Amino acid sequence: MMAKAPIGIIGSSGLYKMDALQNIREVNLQTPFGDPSDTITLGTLNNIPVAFLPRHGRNHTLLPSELPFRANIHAMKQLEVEYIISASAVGSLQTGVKPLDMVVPDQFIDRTKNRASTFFGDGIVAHIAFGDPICPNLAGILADAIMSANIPDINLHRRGTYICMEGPAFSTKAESNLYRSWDATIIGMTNLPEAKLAREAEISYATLALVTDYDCWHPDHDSVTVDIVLANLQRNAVNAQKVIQEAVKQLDANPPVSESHSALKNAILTSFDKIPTATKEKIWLFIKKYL
Ligand SMILES: CSC[C@H]1O[C@H](OP(=O)(O)O)[C@H](O)[C@@H]1O
Ligand SMILES: Nc1ncnc2[nH]cnc12
Repeated sequence: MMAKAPIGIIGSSGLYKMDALQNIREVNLQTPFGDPSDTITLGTLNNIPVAFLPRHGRNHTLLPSELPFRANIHAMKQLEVEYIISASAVGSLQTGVKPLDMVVPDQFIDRTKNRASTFFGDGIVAHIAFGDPICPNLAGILADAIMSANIPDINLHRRGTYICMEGPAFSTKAESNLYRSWDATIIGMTNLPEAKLAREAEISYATLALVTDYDCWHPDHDSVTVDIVLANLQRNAVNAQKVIQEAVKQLDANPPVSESHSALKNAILTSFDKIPTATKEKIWLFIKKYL
């Protein structure tokens, strides 16, 4: 019998493992969408079962455009994950959002071009609601966890718009200034497809965004480089793990109701007798409760 974990954690650039995990077991899951980014580590944080997956692989071998988002979310669903806490390194697009600040975004703007970001197709059509792409209840827990994690001088931003760009090159100054003119808050390359797929999988999803740089727009700061991102992420990694542990405690004590948990209820257009058998089998995990 496979061990289950209702809480999944997806690790960012620079956060490839959770130091406090105990009772560790690695699971190598296969999915109809290929292999996940890495083996998933099952373990406990303060005796609460969780599943941890480093998004880019533990040795950071996957580009944002190469990330197997569908396999990662399918694997989390196999483990019966109901909540995903996603950690992410991000650049700041606002003067008031500084490196080492933490942001819990509530919106996304899609600037990706090359991502598989649906489980549907091949004979089944579904359109999930995505007006509020982040689960507000899980986001609230994450923001409260930042405040109760006892981190000195932490700056928390309880909302913000995350631009998800394709990469892997960072933005041009013209692009960065365009996103600023849209009033966007932070920029990264990974979270939007993940959030969409989590919603299709009826998993509640929220992001702990760790600000590492000012992208390339700020006249008084160097333009973003990998060195800057990783150095600041390293300075923040212990705090990020404290926040995640705190959020896991709060989540376990009081698991919130989430609209994400019934996202497919009115989303599927195709009648079940018209869905090709191979397609049904491929996404069985997601649709079985509606048959
Ligand atoms: C290492 S800088 C760019 C890289 O970092 C962010 O990754 P993640 O969201 O997994 O922390 C950004 O999205 C890029 O993938
Ligand atoms: N400035 C930036 N642009 C895109 N992704 C990032 N991840 C961290 N900083 C970033």
